[in-house]
Amino acid sequence: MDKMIVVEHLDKTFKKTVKQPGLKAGFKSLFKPQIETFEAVKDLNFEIPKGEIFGFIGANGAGKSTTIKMLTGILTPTSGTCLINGKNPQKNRTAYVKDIGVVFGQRTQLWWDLALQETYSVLKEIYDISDSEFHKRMAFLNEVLDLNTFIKDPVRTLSLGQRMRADIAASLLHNPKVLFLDEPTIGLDVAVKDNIRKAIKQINQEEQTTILLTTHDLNDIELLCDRIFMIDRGQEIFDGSVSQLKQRFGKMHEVRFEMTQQLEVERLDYHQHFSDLKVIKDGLQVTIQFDATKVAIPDLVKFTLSRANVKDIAVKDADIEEIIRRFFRKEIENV
Ligand SMILES: Nc1ncnc2c1ncn2[C@@H]1O[C@H](COP(=O)(O)OP(=O)(O)OP(=O)(O)O)[C@@H](O)[C@H]1O
Repeated sequence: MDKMIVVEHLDKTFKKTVKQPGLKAGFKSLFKPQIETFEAVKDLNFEIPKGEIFGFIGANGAGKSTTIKMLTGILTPTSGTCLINGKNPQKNRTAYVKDIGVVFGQRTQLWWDLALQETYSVLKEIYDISDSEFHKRMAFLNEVLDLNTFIKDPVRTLSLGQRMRADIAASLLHNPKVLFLDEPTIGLDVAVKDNIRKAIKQINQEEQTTILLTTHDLNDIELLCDRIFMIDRGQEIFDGSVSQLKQRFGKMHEVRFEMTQQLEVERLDYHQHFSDLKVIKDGLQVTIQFDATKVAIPDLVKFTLSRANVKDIAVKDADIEEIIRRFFRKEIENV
């Protein structure tokens, strides 16, 4: 196995000044500040083989950005090491940046007032790409990301979806071995998300680019990631395949029925007809939590409608934030 990223015992501690309430205490802390340490990343260990799409998942504040900043050389770890393509991001900075591409979904690395084409010409010089390599590369990126229709437009006039395609192309211009994608589909509509995902998949397959992807979108994870690594409060809580994760969060699906009469609620016996589900009855409401790989939603709905007068039905999809929360509350066992 060709290891592209190796992370060992990675830690990051931030120092924070604690502000004391009150004028006197505030004045005192000006001269004698009270410093607290905060562990944003705690003893992370993982290896990513060449060509893998690695889903790096966690709730807000879990420590994803801090980890990515250490992997891309922006932050220095408090302790532990990371090696990307055998290089230390903090030590071999100049050589290292040629190996990586970075896209932050919330920010752009493009120049706002330049036409997109000119941005690429500037990047060509920065990365010292030869003319022939540049033309070959642009042809490939044009084909995969469909840039032609807007490549002459200033970046500020691009739609969010066009801007994201343009940013991904910019990060790949120098043909990096590793691509860091931080929320690449955030804020995009369904059709555009789909195009971006197809492009990411194609680039990964054709060029064997190793991709570290952070996202809160469950579809990104399902459609793109070979493997999921989940963290919470800076620590690993899950490392496994998408299907392993699905087995876990499958139980997270929830259907809620509201009946018209209490008697109907009491009469409903789901356990006689279905196995592996949790039924919570509360007044006129019946909430069923189940594993969608074992129980079909239409069967549950049919069963209920044939036995009771249903006033309302709500189906709740599992979302990643909820899975992570349940993981942490130990409602789901670790794999
Ligand atoms: N420079 C800093 N100084 C102090 N604390 C910081 C600093 N950077 C991050 N933190 C804290 O570290 C924790 C992890 O933050 P981080 O940005 O890595 O989370 P995240 O998983 O990327 O979250 P999100 O999904 O919201 O982007 C948070 O509690 C944050 O407040």
